[in-house]
Amino acid sequence: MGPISRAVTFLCNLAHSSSGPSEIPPLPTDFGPQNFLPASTLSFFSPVPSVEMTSTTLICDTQPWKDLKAHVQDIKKTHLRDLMNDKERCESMMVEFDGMFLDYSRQCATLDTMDKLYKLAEAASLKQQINRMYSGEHINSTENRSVLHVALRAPRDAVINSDGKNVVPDVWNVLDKIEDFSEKVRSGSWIGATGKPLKDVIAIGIGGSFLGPLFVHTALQTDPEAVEFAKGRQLRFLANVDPIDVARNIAGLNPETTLVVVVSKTFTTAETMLNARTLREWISSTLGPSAVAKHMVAVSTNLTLVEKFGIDPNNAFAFWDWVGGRYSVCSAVGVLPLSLQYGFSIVEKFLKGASSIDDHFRSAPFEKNIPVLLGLLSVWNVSFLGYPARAILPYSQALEKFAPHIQQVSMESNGKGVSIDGVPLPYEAGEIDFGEPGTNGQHSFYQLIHQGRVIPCDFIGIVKSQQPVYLKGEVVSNHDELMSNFFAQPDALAYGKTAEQLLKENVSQHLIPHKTFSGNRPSLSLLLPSLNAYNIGQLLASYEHRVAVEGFVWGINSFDQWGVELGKSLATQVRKQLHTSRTKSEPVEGFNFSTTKLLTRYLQASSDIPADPPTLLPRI
Ligand SMILES: O=P(O)(O)OC[C@H]1O[C@H](O)[C@H](O)[C@@H](O)[C@@H]1O
Repeated sequence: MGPISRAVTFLCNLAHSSSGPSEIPPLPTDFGPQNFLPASTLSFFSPVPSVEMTSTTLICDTQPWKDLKAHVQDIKKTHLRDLMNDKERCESMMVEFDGMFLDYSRQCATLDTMDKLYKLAEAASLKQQINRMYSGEHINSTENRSVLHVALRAPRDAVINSDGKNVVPDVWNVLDKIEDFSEKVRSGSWIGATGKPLKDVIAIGIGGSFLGPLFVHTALQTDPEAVEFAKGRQLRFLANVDPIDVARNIAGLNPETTLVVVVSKTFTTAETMLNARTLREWISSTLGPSAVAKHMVAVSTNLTLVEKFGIDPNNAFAFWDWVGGRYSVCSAVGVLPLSLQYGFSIVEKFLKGASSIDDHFRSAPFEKNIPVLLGLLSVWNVSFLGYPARAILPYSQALEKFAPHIQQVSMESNGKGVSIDGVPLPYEAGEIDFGEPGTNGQHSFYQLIHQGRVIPCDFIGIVKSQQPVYLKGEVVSNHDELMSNFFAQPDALAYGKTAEQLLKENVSQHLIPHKTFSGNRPSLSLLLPSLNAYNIGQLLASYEHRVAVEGFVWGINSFDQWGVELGKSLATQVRKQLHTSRTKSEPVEGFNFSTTKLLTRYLQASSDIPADPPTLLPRI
């Protein structure tokens, strides 16, 4: 589609927009320092190169995009085997910040590629877009909201404005309230309805109200400092509406010693609310309805609905509509359950780690900026080299929930088909994220990565294990054994193995095609000094900002998620049908042939379930 037809589409979209011209997205502008202090950051707002694009231009129409397209042919002529011999190139593809070390020399890219990517960033007004985010502009234009998760971990004295109001004091009011409440629970001064201390916590929530906190919890669970603070306590997560998940969560727990935290930005999510009603029943059927006051608290932006549910707003922890669900782990969404488990001081370190990357992202030049480099390289791999997926491979079992979290951060953010102005994209945006800790993944899906499809890989390694094991007589420590693989795999992918090498090894002729590795498969290596709360915060923020960089370059809105709505509304129709069919034996109606058949079969095969059964909770 050419620029004229795109402009026409854009105008048509505006004409069909229900609320009229007020929805016209603002034109990109430059933003001054007035909205964000302290002064140490002012250099970031220095004048930036002129904006090349208008609001309706797509990035693929710019010269830097076209140059990169043409450049693909140059790169196709290279092989990582040769590129890796260029020491100077490799050295300039290594970046360090605050203990984090990024080596992207195994990307199918030259220094020329990087220059072209920086020009692309300029054409996409990347710096201005980052400024707009930190300045509290409503860059989430389809929901008319600021995007300020950086404010959640800003120091107490920072000033970050949203709609003319500094939001940092509000952030810290909630953090102080969490510190106070979690200390009361942990010290036993806040007790349950029968006078017992609350040592177990079930956090109910799904999506962004679950995945981030689960990732951080899983990572902290084996950190010696955090373990010390968590002694005698349990934190569990109830996400799925599947009653099996309820059973797993309450198994072995006593409502008398359990605190339930209901986490939902909207407080309307069907799964979370049904799970919340289920655990309310679990508590009140044993301890009486008044026990809810001591055993249930909430985290939400919707305090009215919290109160309506029966949770005292004094026992609710707020956050704000400028925090996207998948970016909310640094709000009370993550901070409350994690502080209950590990104490606020540990969680504060996590926030500080994230904040350090926030400063770096905001102020470092692009060539030294870890999230920017990660984001630009992803755009290069997806939009130019045509690799639609990315494998996230932490060589750390403690990071086993990192890939699932990043799946939501990345795929819900950038899984879009239109530009921020509603113009259909003539290029692919977003990527398929998946991953498993190494070495487990090596024994599962790496075959495809080595000899099948090309999948750019993120190798994440930790210098010092928090739980070292040394066995006398072994060649290396257990962590060195793990890390041997972390260092070996990227080279195996980059270099491969040629037929000539195999011939020298006397491999039989007929096996040569099967044992040949083409190599030239891109990866990057990220090395963290350790995996304490601070490092976990750094890792999280690096990936959050990387995803934003990709979205800014692709020209999409990375902060809405309309794609999740359709399935939800269809489920409402099915829910209604299941109710009427079960209670009034009415036939299935209003669905297509396939769904009618499936629903009818489901209802018939479970017709022994009474129409109005008594309350039943899992017994496990
Ligand atoms: O926190 P809640 O309002 O309950 O929302 C939970 C989740 O709901 C939806 O699935 C959204 O797509 C997610 O972004 C969100 O995290």
